[in-house]
Amino acid sequence: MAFEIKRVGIIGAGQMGNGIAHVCALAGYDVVLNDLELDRIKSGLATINGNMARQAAKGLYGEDEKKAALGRIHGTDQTADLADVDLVIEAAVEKEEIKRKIFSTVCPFLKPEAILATNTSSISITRLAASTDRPERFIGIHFMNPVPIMQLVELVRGIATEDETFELSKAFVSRLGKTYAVSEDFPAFMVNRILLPMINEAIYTLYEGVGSVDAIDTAMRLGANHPMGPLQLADFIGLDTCLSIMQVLHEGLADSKYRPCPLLVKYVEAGWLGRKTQRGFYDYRGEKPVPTR
Ligand SMILES: CC(=O)CC(=O)SCCNC(=O)CCNC(=O)[C@H](O)C(C)(C)COP(=O)(O)OP(=O)(O)OC[C@H]1O[C@@H](n2cnc3c(N)ncnc32)[C@H](O)[C@@H]1OP(=O)(O)O
Ligand SMILES: NC(=O)C1=CN([C@@H]2O[C@H](COP(=O)(O)OP(=O)(O)OC[C@H]3O[C@@H](n4cnc5c(N)ncnc54)[C@H](OP(=O)(O)O)[C@@H]3O)[C@@H](O)[C@H]2O)C=CC1
Repeated sequence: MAFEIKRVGIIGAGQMGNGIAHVCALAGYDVVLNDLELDRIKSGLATINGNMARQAAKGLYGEDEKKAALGRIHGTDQTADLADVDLVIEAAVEKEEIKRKIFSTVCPFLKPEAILATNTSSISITRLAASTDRPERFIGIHFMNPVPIMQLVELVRGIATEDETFELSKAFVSRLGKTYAVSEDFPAFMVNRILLPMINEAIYTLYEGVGSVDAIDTAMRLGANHPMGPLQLADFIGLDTCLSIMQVLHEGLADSKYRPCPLLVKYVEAGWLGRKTQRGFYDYRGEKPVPTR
């Protein structure tokens, strides 16, 4: 019988992992949501619950559908619970050594035919695939943030990704109601190759004193009709993730135009990672966000 994806495992219950779990469960997949800490899983499940409640209140679906979807998500801190999934999507932090470590831990538990995907924002799919026991069943499935809202998913094949993996991934993305765009395996793929240098330039604009946080974001929201200003978006993505993507672009393309702005490095060194740590270019600890510069 042809291989079919029915159960999906997700590694990392952060903002991307919980968003991916959300859309998979609504599309009828059984979901195993894995993270290192049970507290992380609890908070991921609480976010899904809140986001689904908002969507249900808007009439996108009924209470029964919401309840059924939530019931399809099983949170666990045990890697062994991924043993019977057909597709694993890794959505842990954007650090190559951490992703490699996760793959070496998880692969021995997986069925030989299971597909292994990464939600990496920037790292070479071919290189990550080569660190696993299944480069032909490895692929980049790159969701956009916030996952329940954003329409696009980038699909990225590594050099060894076989056609069946690619076709099953396309069908999976379509069943989620999303649209895929196929990217070659180059640093940061398409969306982030274009978006992150723009965000980095906004940070340079701040660093050089051309404008304040508020002025830069207002300029791009009202002057270019972006839904969020670039500094607001950087905080939303996570400044650690933004810096990692710029580093991959800088090293991978060896062009100084991708040099991460020193101010971005400083914020990350301070542990000011944006919304997820309550402080970045804005301070989120009060009633409304206040610029930090
Ligand atoms: C880094 C990478 O590797 C790749 C990336 O993802 S790059 C980032 C790509 N994402 C973007 O560029 C997002 C840009 N921002 C936006 O599109 C919009 O600001 C936004 C959709 C996030 C919010 O829209 P908004 O109009 O400002 O706010 P709001 O009215 O509160 O929200 C719109 C909808 O999004 C939902 N929403 C907002 N944030 C959400 C979240 N984190 N999770 C789930 N749903 C969310 C709201 O519930 C609302 O839903 P309805 O339309 O059903 O009412
Ligand atoms: N943020 C964005 O806009 C987008 C991000 N991505 C990509 O998605 C991935 C996740 O990003 P995002 O969700 O924002 O990051 P978050 O920091 O929100 O979440 C990452 C999660 O992974 C967990 N984690 C870390 N190490 C492990 C491990 N060994 N095993 C299991 N879980 C682990 C973290 O736990 P802890 O905090 O305890 O370390 C955390 O819960 C990254 O590769 C990123 O580049 C892709 C598209 C958009």
